[in-house]
Amino acid sequence: MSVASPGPLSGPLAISLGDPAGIGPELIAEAWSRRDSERLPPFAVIGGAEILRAAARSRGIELPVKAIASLDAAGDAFAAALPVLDLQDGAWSPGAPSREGAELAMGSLAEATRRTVRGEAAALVTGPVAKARLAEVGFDHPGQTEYVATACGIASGDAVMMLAGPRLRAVPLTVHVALAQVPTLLTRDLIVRRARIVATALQSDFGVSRPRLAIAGLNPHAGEDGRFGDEEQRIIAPAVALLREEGIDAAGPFPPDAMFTARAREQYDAALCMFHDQALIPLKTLDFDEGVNVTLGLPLVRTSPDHGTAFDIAGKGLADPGAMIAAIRMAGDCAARRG
Ligand SMILES: NC(=O)c1ccc[n+]([C@@H]2O[C@H](COP(=O)([O-])OP(=O)(O)OC[C@H]3O[C@@H](n4cnc5c(N)ncnc54)[C@H](O)[C@@H]3O)[C@@H](O)[C@H]2O)c1
Ligand SMILES: N[C@H](C(=O)O)[C@H](O)COP(=O)(O)O
Repeated sequence: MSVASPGPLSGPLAISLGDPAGIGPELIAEAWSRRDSERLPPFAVIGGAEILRAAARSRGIELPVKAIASLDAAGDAFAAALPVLDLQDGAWSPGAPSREGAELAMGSLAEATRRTVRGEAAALVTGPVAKARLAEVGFDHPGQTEYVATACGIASGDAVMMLAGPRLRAVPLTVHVALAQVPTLLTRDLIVRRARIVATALQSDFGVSRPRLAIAGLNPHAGEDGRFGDEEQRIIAPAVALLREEGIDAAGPFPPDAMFTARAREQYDAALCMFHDQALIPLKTLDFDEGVNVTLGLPLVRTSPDHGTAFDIAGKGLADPGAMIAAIRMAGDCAARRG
């Protein structure tokens, strides 16, 4: 596998705060405090200056914050202070999600996305939000992936979620839907359309010159010749054949239980999985503390840590900052590769 190196970045990254009652703010503060040792690109947070200061204190970090009026000012401020584009803070309490906090998270996401779409930021990093809490305040999307796609003018079906860590890249081809719906949603066209997006993004954003895609089966033993389900024969194998005709290096359908071993992972650059947990269980088992959720197929680069709001540990100094740091680093690297 040949991998191209990233070049210089065009501007700061914009980071949305995430739910203020979750671990997002403290991990953003932690990432800023490690900016030199982790060699992170400059970033600015959209809103929540007081929340960030308090979240930092909960981890024993004294966080200098620089209020900025535009993202242009972030680069100069970043070495000495965390640049924060001022929005109101509102009331918040770690571990206790509230309506007000969800509104702040939604406002921060909207503003960070808007500014990145306008080209004021080199890439977008989204802090973790709780989808159910956001829905209560009018957020009408299954997740941030679909929200950002819509803001970019892209059909949400053409925004592809990939979870990426040092040991595995995994793509759930169906995402936030009930398991019972999965067989009704899987079609040859869906697999082909999303696989094309993955192959293109692995080249443009990850520098993989000839991406190798491993396509999972849906059923035990990939259907065992139709004995345990026929989606492999009717849908998945024809999709793989079509992709290969187009010159995409796709293989499968593979028995899902054996395709994530260390030996199997050497054979591909991304695993395309039929449903959310088929992709995210191996990814989070192997790479939870370095896993990044990256949206492929957008005109902008968007990443997020693989974990959620973790309300159970917010404000206790227990949250591992690795995935947030990896999300910031990956956003910078992908944006720099696009140039
Ligand atoms: N990036 C995102 O926006 C994102 C990702 C996943 C889940 N979510 C949302 O987060 C909410 C909670 O989801 P969940 O409970 O399924 O997942 P979660 O990742 O928030 O928590 C799962 C478990 O992992 C632990 N954990 C999470 N991050 C950790 C870290 N950095 N260090 C140490 N331990 C950590 C938590 O304490 C918890 O025990 C849901 O509402 C979901 O929608 C958001
Ligand atoms: N399934 C994702 C994960 O566990 O990482 C997560 O829920 C985030 O989804 P959005 O980025 O679409 O909000």
